[in-house]
Amino acid sequence: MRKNFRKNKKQEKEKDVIITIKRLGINGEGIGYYRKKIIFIPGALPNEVVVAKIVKEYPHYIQGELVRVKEKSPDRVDFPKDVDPEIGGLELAHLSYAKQLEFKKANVIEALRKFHPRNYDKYKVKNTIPAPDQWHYRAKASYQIERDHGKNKLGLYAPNSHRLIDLPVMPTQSEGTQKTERDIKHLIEKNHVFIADRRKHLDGIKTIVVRQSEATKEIQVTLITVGHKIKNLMNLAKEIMNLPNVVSVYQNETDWRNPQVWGNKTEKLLGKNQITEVILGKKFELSPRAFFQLNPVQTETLYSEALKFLDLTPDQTLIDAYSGVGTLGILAADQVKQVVGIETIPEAVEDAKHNVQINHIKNADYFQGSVEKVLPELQKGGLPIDALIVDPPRTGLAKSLIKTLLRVKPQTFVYISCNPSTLAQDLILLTESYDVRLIENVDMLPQTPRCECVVKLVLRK
Ligand SMILES: C[S@@+](CC[C@H](N)C(=O)[O-])C[C@H]1O[C@@H](n2cnc3c(N)ncnc32)[C@H](O)[C@@H]1O
Repeated sequence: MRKNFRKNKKQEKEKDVIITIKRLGINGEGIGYYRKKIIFIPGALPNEVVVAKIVKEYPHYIQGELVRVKEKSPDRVDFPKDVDPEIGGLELAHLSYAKQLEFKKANVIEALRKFHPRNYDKYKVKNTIPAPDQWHYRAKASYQIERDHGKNKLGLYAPNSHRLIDLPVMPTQSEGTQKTERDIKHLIEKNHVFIADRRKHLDGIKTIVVRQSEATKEIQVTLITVGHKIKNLMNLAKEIMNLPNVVSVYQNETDWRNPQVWGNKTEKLLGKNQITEVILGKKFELSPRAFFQLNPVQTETLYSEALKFLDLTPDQTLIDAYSGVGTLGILAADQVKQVVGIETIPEAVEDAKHNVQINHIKNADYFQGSVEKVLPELQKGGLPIDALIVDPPRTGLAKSLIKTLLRVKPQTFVYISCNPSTLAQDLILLTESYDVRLIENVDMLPQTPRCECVVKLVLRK
């Protein structure tokens, strides 16, 4: 529930309006109509009648805020206790889990309807596979730190605001990562380590990233700093190493001009180079900057589905495009003749090469660079591209890559997407040569509107 939901009737203002909610939007917000304009009301559910405040009116829509629910949906569940109602990542926590799964499937269908790739209304979209753990599944926490009125705050910003929620109770975050963040805050204070301050141009710590392996419980800590030489940082790192399960502490350096969380320079301060995760019996060593799914338990289901969809044969060369630390290719290596992975982040490519070795795989190689550049080069060099799995970031595939794929026409093609909207747009082009055989949704992030789809594409004869 949002902050103003707690208001009582007397406090309702003239600007408050009564809205019947028709459906959920792609970000999980309730959608209704007010004076023929669409109104978005986060926290409201379909078929509810709600009192909402008009926050801002735009030319084509209105942003509303939930004041109270007049007629409640039977699908409404209690928002978790003691959790800041404005925290991000819990956009659907007031909706029953069964309905969250239905919403995620409907979200994919809605994106297909909106962009209507060829024959979209005939695609088979299977029911969303539920996550075994709907709480405490996030194995990585990335908390910002700032100094506010003489006190340190470490936590998450409320979405679209500058309000940092200090040590938030985050019910989807794993206990281990939350506790480590709390302990580090205490150690920063004990060691008098500076906190970065943009207004005062002060160097110091800006972000603390804690990642834990589900299989080995090992914890990797990265202190993202503005500036390099931070007084007492090494003392802090030594004390962090004594916290339960912590096996390494890294420093990543950024500056105020960089809008991203991570800077380009990463240096190990103490401990092991990587932490080890285990997925479907294979080991994966992870460097701080390498991508890894946030929900390691459900990752096994996602990858198993992707491998089923691939249905590989021993004579094939599999391209693992957007390969991260080499997960999908390594899991598929014993089913094919050869695996070739492509990934932009150099540390992730190093991890992938190392992971090939520790899993005793002889037929996989990983290349650093963008898929759109490296794939056509490899093809020109004579690499057969008969099987392909793509797992791009939310932005989807580059148009130039789609052009290459339509020319090369891999026989076996699976697309893993974390964004139905870019998936549907990419399918407009890909269905010039491919049919969509099956779409499966796997719920990786319960309580959020996010979903992960596996799509099987079949080359049209
Ligand atoms: C969604 S992750 C998938 C990683 C991996 N398949 C996995 O399951 O762990 C996307 C990966 O693509 C990488 N990436 C982003 N843009 C890329 C590009 N243009 N070419 C190659 N890799 C890219 C990112 O660094 C990230 O590791």
